[in-house]
Amino acid sequence: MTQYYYAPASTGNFSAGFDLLGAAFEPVNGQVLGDVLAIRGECATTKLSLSGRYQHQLPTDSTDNLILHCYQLFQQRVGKTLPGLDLHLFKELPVGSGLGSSACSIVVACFAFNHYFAEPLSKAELLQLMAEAEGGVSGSVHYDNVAPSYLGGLQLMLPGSAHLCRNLPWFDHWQVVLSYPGTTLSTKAARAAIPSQLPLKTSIEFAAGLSRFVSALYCQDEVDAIAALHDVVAEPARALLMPELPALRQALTELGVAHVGISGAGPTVFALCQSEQIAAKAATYLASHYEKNQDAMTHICRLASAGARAVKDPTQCS
Ligand SMILES: Nc1ncnc2c1ncn2[C@@H]1O[C@H](COP(=O)(O)OP(=O)(O)O)[C@@H](O)[C@H]1O
Ligand SMILES: N[C@@H](CCOP(=O)(O)O)C(=O)O
Repeated sequence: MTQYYYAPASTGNFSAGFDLLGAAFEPVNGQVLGDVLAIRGECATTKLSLSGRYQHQLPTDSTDNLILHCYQLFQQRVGKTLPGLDLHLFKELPVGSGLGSSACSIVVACFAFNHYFAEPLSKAELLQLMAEAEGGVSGSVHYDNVAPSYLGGLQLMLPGSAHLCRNLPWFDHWQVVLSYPGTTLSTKAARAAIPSQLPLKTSIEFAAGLSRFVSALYCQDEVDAIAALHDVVAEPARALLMPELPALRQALTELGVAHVGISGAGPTVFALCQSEQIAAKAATYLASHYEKNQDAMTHICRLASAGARAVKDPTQCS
């Protein structure tokens, strides 16, 4: 019997936490915004077929697909040659979009293999495997997409701690509009734009902003949490890659949006809204001013508190 697995889209950095904060999101209208992997059964040689709205953005040769790469990594990590699998990927997240597309495929694949083979890897081992696989694509290991896509929620990375990451509080009424213009930005290229060293002043500003955001979430101080959302690391370095951001921010702020930032490495932008009404206005604005082609999309989302999981049907994941 076919088994289906799903992992949600994610927004890395969430402005205040370059490489250290990431959130999983799902559309409020129940649409699927994430990847679904089907394991259809076992066969002599592992094979992968593709469908989904963003199938055309994937490498044409499926041996270059991260799903198959993850199966090799998974077998190496468990130290066994496993049976061939008949796999099908429903690719519903655009590639190079800032929505954690590669991480989403990596997470759904590693989660599915571990579940299918009766969990040989612990949660922590699986998360490390996912982060290594993501590092292979983006040029350096970062957990801020794989952790929320795997575990759900808003995750704070804890480098050096055995916990790896922790789920943070959130504001239940917050909605986030994600708008993807339909154009591509390579994460590897966008990471190359970040300076390898930060001045002491910027380092202190970064630490202050992230600490202020996290402490405001724990105190449920909404005003302070929103005020802390400044990106002093990635946004200044990526300004040339996101030339429309200042005008979008100004227009959305006038509509009442609490904060506008780059989702991951872009070009998707996220608009944090304190009410459904403002989110609806922001989505309408972004759909007409930021979408550029047929691949573009804009979704009103809530935090996806559950991450990767087995699902009954590839169209019903929320
Ligand atoms: N299943 C997959 N999902 C996403 N990207 C994939 C997949 N398989 C291979 N790739 C390749 O991985 C790279 C992902 O690029 P990247 O800029 O990191 O995307 P994103 O920021 O969306 O994660 C692309 O070169 C893409 O062709
Ligand atoms: N912290 C990373 C996040 C990249 O996210 P993606 O969705 O663009 O892959 C970064 O900013 O480079």
